[in-house]
Amino acid sequence: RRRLPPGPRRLPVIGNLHNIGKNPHRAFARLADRYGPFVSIRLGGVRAVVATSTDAAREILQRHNADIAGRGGLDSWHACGHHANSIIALPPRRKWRAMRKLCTEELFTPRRLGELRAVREEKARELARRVSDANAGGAPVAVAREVFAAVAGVLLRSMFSEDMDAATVRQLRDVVEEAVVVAGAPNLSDYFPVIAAADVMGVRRRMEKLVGWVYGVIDGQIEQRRRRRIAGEPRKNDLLDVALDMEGEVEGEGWVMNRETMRGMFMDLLVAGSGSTSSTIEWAMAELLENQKSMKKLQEELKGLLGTRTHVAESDISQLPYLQAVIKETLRLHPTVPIAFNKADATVEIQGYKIPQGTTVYVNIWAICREAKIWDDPEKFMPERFLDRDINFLGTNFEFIPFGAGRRICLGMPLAERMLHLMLASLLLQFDWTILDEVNGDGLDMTEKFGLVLSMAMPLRAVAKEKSKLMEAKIWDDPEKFMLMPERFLERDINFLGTNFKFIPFGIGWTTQRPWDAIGRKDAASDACIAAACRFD
Ligand code: HEM
Repeated sequence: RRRLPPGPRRLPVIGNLHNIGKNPHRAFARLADRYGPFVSIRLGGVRAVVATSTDAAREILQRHNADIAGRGGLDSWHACGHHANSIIALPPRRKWRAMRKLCTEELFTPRRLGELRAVREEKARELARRVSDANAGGAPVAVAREVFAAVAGVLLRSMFSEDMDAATVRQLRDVVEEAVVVAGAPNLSDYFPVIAAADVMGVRRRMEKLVGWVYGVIDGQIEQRRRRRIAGEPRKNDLLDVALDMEGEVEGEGWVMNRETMRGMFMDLLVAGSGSTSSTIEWAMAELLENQKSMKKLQEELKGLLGTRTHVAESDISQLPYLQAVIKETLRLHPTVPIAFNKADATVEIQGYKIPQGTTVYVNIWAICREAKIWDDPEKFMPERFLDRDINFLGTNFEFIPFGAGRRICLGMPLAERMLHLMLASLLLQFDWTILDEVNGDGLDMTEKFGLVLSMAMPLRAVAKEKSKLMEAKIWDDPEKFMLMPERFLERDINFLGTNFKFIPFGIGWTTQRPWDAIGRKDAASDACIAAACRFD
């Protein structure tokens, strides 16, 4: 009596390819409205089932997850043989487990995350500084681009203990932007595996260029570290050092840590981590600009807690419930990975339906997060809904799974969570944001661009007005000039002890410790330099 889930009529050869269009997450949602939480489709030669409800997600990602955690694999991911070393593409066997464990231990445990906290806070400060520079003269800021540089900076420092020059980071951004679109776009090779070798749409060829470029960057890091090790430089004890320690050792199932494995692992972390995080912050900013009440409420919360402080610390986040609600609401409305795709490694039976071995199983995260049965007014941006609701994105509340759930839950979730809160707060603490009417007409264009990451089709550009009194032009000559003018403090009797209200980098009532106590030095020149740095930073 077991049968396949219902589904739309198929056309010869193409099956239901004509049903999915440019935005598969929306097309799948329409199919679910018509046929229910499990829908059978055929995409060319590939059999698939789409799961679209909280219960359906629980069945796939929890109850039957042991049998449905395989990966169908995108043909684009085969560029440069990447699939063989990619955590995202590997089947859930020993190599995949070992690579996940290694990344978790070296990057994502609470201890490692704690050790790297200062890096994230430094990158958030740099972000504010870059926004300030980009905005010079009132020019609109391309929000996702600036955030990308900060997020990539965190990832590069965490993996390689190195910063990269601005030009490389810019190129990385362009490569990631293109790769998530090229890899995620419909590709005939995925639907007709027998002709995949011909690469008729040229997707693999395009991906080879992009993957090859990222591999080049990673190779550069590996070679540089090898040379430094030979020269006897001290260890950094980062993910790269640990991977190099394992080099050449044959692990279970015969896989070995070598240059290819390192390339695959580092590339996945860079690509999966940077695009999704920067797009989420871009969506959050767009929603806040469209919902000024929420924007105001969040800025008031920040001001209430941080007073005149110009930077946010990670330890502040737990005391900012509205900020947390804004991030959750953004992830609910705009889960940047809208569809999780797994493969059934065995035939399973779910709610009386049969899902045969080899079926691709899509979980429509985007549609589940908008299920009308669960969420009041689901299309509306309403962070308040999370204030009195004890619900998180850790993979146990199946109505809210922006990071997926089960064995393949997002590997970088603990880092993403920290970066999202810290960077959004930094953007809002120091700046008042507006959009230019002449660019945006009646409102922001919130059209989505589908790819491996669901981003804004029209990148958000907004004007950031610096809030800080420390930059007030009435008071400071050439106020934007950084550090080049510590002299301004030499001939001016002004301190930051909370009595000169035009210069209160430590707020008011700050008396416990002065910078020169910390550096053990007090003279006029060092005071002036510290004062200049405090004013700017
Ligand atoms: C807002 C930010 C992010 C979102 C919304 C997000 C979401 C997701 C989702 C939905 C999946 C698929 C889960 C599944 O297949 O069931 C995933 C997988 C993954 N994510 Fe993330 N992610 C984010 C940030 C990050 C970061 C910062 C990293 C690493 C630095 C990362 C690394 C990965 C990796 C390696 C996988 C593949 C896991 C596997 O197949 O075993 N992600 N992510």
